[in-house]
Amino acid sequence: MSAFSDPQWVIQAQGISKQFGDFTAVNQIDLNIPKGHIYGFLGSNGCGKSTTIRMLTGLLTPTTGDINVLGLTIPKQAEALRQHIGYMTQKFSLYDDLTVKENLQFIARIYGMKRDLSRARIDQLQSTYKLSQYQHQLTATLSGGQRQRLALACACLNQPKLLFLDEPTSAVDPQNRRDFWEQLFDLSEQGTSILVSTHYMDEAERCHKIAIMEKGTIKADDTPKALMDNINAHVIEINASELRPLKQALITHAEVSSAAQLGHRLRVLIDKQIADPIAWVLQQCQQYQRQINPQDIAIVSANLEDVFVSHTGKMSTPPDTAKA
Ligand SMILES: Nc1ncnc2c1ncn2[C@@H]1O[C@H](COP(=O)(O)OP(=O)(O)OP(=O)(O)O)[C@@H](O)[C@H]1O
Repeated sequence: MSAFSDPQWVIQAQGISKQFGDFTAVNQIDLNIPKGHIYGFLGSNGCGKSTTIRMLTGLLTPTTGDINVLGLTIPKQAEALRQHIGYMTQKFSLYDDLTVKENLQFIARIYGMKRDLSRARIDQLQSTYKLSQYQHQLTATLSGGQRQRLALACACLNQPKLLFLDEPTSAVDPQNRRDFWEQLFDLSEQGTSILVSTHYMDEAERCHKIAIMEKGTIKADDTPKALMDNINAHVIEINASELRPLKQALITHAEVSSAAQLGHRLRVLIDKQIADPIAWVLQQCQQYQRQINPQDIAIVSANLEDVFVSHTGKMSTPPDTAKA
């Protein structure tokens, strides 16, 4: 059996790129996504997440590279793949002038489902996604959370083996995001593999595995825990007043890859080559005639934001929205 038809992987891709004119949106990506996982693409706006997902679903033809999804060669066998996948985009792609039930009936017709089967499935989905009471309501009048649940129900109608979710929580509040993730874990437990793109750190941390993307490339991929445990930087926090000038001073050093203010603390990523990062920071502070007490500096555990910054040199999304 060739590696490309190994059933342990739901997605395998080698060297996929996408060129739009002179612009390279995706650049030589390799992917091996195991069956049964919730796998995340974490990256900032425009890094190529949607383009990659669209190539994997067969909606977009790659400029270079080979793709195998659920044992099918993509885009050649994209039509056959469509029966086995669900795809939900950040815009939810719903018909506003149809009711909740009519949206689901429309998708069922596209899949060519028999009337009895589709009736039972739609009832089941409306119940699972708490839509029964809104079934006769026009989709245009639904709240963001209700629209999201309907979009997920539509994506799950054909009981897909693999779900593609492209920034599915961008338009909803924190409670709806939390509920949505509960639904994803339910689906995962029932055997559905899921590929989800996000720029929220807390969502990425829920995934079994993630790929950190930047400018069309994958900078790192592993479990969130392994990425945090193996971060290639010391993470230190400094508790002090007047942190702005200190930040400006520290960030000029090549050894400092990031300095971010969090209230009264400054969180700094320092090159792993520095043997004693606390002594190093104190020494720098002395040079700037800043008195910092050693007890106000601590080495702390890395979080996923630190990992992301260490690989990309930037925040994926402003911290206030990341905590939503
Ligand atoms: N059809 C297209 N023609 C030209 N450029 C495109 C096209 N589709 C995408 N791009 C560009 O490719 C880059 C990657 O876009 P993509 O939508 O994949 O990013 P993303 O990571 O999904 O971002 P977002 O989080 O904003 O959706 C962007 O710079 C985008 O402008």
